[in-house]
Amino acid sequence: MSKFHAQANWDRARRYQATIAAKGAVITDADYLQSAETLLDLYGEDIRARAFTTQDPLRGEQMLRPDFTVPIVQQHMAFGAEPARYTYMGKVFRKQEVDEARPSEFVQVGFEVFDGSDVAAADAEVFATFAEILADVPVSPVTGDIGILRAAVTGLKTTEHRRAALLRHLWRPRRFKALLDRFGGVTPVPAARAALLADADPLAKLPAVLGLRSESEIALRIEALRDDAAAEPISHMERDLLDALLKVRETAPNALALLGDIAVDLPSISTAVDGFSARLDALSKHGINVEELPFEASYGRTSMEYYDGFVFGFSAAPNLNIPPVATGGRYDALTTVLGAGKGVPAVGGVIRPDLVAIAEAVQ
Ligand SMILES: N[C@@H](Cc1c[nH]c[nH+]1)C(=O)O
Repeated sequence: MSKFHAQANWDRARRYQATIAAKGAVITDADYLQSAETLLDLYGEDIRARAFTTQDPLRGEQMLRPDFTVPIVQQHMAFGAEPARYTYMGKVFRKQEVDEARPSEFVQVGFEVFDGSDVAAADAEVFATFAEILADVPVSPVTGDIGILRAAVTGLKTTEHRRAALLRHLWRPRRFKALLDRFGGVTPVPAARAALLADADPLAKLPAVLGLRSESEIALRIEALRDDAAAEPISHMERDLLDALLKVRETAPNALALLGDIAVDLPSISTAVDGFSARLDALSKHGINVEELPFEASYGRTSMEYYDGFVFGFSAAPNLNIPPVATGGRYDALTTVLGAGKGVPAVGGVIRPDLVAIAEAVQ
């Protein structure tokens, strides 16, 4: 990046941060080097593969921060008091494997809100802050809610093992669908596995050295697979409901109506749908035109795996082929993990000045 661009980028970043700070956020920072051993798994598969890691003789495996949210949650849970609002600005680092044009290090300006007094209001506050910064930029918002998806899976009438597997794969839509088809009996158990499970003594047939798994681990796994093979398939009705839910892609009020209908047959999502409704009210109070606001139930299923509620993004025209210029979401459970069991409702987002500049240039 040329020096001119770099300077313009940082100027822009400072302006955005000033807007966020004016809303009462305290300026904070995070170290470049973070412990990969304790933190990397919290991001999920995509970032785990894309973090730059290195070895420190004293501190063990380190990584260049792939984002700020995780280190800031860690700081807040160790030292902060609620409620708290933070803003930060700096580079994050992620390997690029697909598109050479995308940088492996880029500036983010972020806003994180740790405040459980009114989660709908906090969601709306964060979204509205980025909407305000982007008011004159040609981008369109999209919203979603990972909490509704999680509640749907958690409510399925099936084994704990299957619900856990589906939740783990929520982030990989294709694998999720394949699992759901298998658990629904739509796709048969692979022939080799069926034969293995039918065998009275499957361990006797396996080669002695099977990589890293011990014999007892393999025995346990086979038992789990046998239990699974014996479980009732997930019903057609539940799979249809889940399909219908994942397809919801409407303006927010229409999405709310559809989700309300689905909740009649899938009551486990009711509380989350009520939360969605409360959020729309809170967004309205912040001057957001919710009548036109897009909601996609599947939105956010490929990004940071710590999201568990509201998710949002602001995207430039598709022909620009750039990632969303701003993204964010709620990550309540992450605070519990990093707070040694004591969590606090939290939501936040980031904006990338380099991408806003690209989006603006086409105006
Ligand atoms: N850290 C996220 C954005 C975010 C901030 N707060 C919540 N989400 C990212 O880099 O994509």
